[in-house]
Amino acid sequence: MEKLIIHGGHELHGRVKISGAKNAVLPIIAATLLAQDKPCVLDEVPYLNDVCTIAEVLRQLGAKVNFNRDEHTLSIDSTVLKTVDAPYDLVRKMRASFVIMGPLLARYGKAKISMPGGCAIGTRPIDLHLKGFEALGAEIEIGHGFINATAPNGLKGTSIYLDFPSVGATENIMMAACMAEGQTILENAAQEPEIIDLANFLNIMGAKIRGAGTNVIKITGVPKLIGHNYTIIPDRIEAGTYMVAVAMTGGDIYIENAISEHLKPVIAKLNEAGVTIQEDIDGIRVSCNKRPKAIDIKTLPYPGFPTDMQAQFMAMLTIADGTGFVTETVFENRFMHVDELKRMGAVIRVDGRTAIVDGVPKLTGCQVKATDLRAGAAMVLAGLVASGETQVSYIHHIDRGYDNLVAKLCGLGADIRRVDN
Ligand SMILES: CC(=O)N[C@H]1[C@@H](OP(=O)(O)OP(=O)(O)OC[C@H]2O[C@@H](n3ccc(=O)[nH]c3=O)[C@H](O)[C@@H]2O)O[C@H](CO)[C@@H](O)[C@@H]1O
Ligand SMILES: C=C(OP(=O)(O)O)C(=O)O
Repeated sequence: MEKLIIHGGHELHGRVKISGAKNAVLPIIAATLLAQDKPCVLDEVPYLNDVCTIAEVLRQLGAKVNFNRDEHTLSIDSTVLKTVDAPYDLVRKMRASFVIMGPLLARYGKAKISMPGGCAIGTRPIDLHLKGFEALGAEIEIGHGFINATAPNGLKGTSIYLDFPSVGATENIMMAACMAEGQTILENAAQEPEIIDLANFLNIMGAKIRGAGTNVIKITGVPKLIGHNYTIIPDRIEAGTYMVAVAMTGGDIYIENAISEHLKPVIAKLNEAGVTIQEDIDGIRVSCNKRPKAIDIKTLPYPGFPTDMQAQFMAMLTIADGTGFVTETVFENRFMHVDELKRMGAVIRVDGRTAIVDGVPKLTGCQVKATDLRAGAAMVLAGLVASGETQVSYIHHIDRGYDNLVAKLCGLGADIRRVDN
C-alpha cells in the first residue's frame, strides 16, 4: 500500500502552479457527450484518478479518448457512441460520473447508469437530479442497482425549482435541458464557479445558457451541439489548500493561477486568522510569520465557505491560538478527519454538526489515514507542522483531487515523499 511520509517543521517558500479544477473538468468531460460533430480538446486537465475514471467511462460508452498527461490535454471524440449504459464497476468508483446522465438523456433520449451510492462524507442522494429529469419529461425506473431514464419523445423545457442548490443536480439538469424543446428555467441553482465554467463550455459548443453563476439559470434548447476546444479554470480548492499550508507552516509563497474572485470566503477567513494575502491578476501571494489566530467557520453553498475546505481549515485550527468552531452544514458526515487529527495530539470535540477545536502549540507525527479526499489533505497539512514523522495511508483518496501534490510541496521546501510498501 502506498503512503506519504512527511517530516514536519519546514517553512514553505517559492512558487506553486495550480492545476485545472477537478470539479470543473469532470462535468465538462461529461458534456463532451453532447458533441454530435467534431471532437473536443480540453486544456489544463489535471492528472487525477477521477479524471482517469470518467475518461474510462466515456471510453466504455464508445468515445475515443486520449489523455496527454504531460501536456495536460484531453481529446474526446464522442460523435459516435456504442452504448448509453454506464457500468457499476466504474460508476461506483466515483459518484461524480453520474453527471453523464443529463447529456446522454439529452442526446439519445435514454441512459442507464449504475446507482452511484453514498460515500464517506454522507449518503449523497440523487433525488434532485432525478426530479429535474422527470420535470423535463423523462421516465425514471430504478431497479437491480441501476437507474434507467428514458425520454422517447425528447425532453421539454420547463420550470424547475431545486430544493437545495445542489452542484451536481444543477450541472446534470443544465446539460439535459441544452437540447430540450423550448426554455428551461432552473431556480435555486448552485452558483459555484465550476457551474459557470460548464455553462461557458456548453455555450461555446452552441448551447444557449444565461444566468450561470446566479441562482436562476435559463436554458433555451438547441437542436445540436458541436465539439470545441476549451481550457479548464484553475482549482480553487487546490489553491486554498496551499494557502492553508503556508498559514500553518509559516513562510511566503506565490500561488500561480489562483483566481482570488473564486476564493473570497477562504481569503476572508485567512485574513481573520492573521495571514497576509496579496492578490494580483496572475495569482495570490500568501505569507505568515506567526501562529494563526483561531477563527470560526460555517460551510455553505457558494458564495459561502466551501465544504471542500473545511477539513483543511480544521487542520489549521488544531495549531491555532485559541478555540475555533467549525460547523458543517452541507454534508452530514464530513468530520472523519477529527479522529485522525486527534491521534496527532489535536484537541477537538464534536457536538452535532459543530466541531470545537482548541488550538495546541504542537502536533506530533504518527500513522494516520486519509479517510476521504479533503480529510487526506488535512492530514498532509497536519504532517507538515507536526514534530517527527507522519505517515499518511489510503492516499488513493488524495490522488482523486490533488495533481502532483508531493512534487508541488517538495518544490516549496516540504519534506514529503511517497513510498510503496
Ligand atoms: C464533483 C463535484 O463537483 N463535487 C462537488 C459537488 O458535489 P455534489 O454535486 O455531489 O454536491 P451537491 O451540491 O449535490 O450536494 C450538496 C448536498 O445536497 C445533497 N443532495 C444533493 C443532490 C441530491 O439530489 N439530493 C441531495 O440531497 C447532498 O447529499 C449534500 O448534502 O459539490 C459539493 C458541495 O459543494 C462538493 O463538496 C463536491 O466537491
Ligand atoms: C467531495 C469532493 O468531491 P466528490 O464530489 O467528487 O466526492 C471534493 O472534491 O472534496
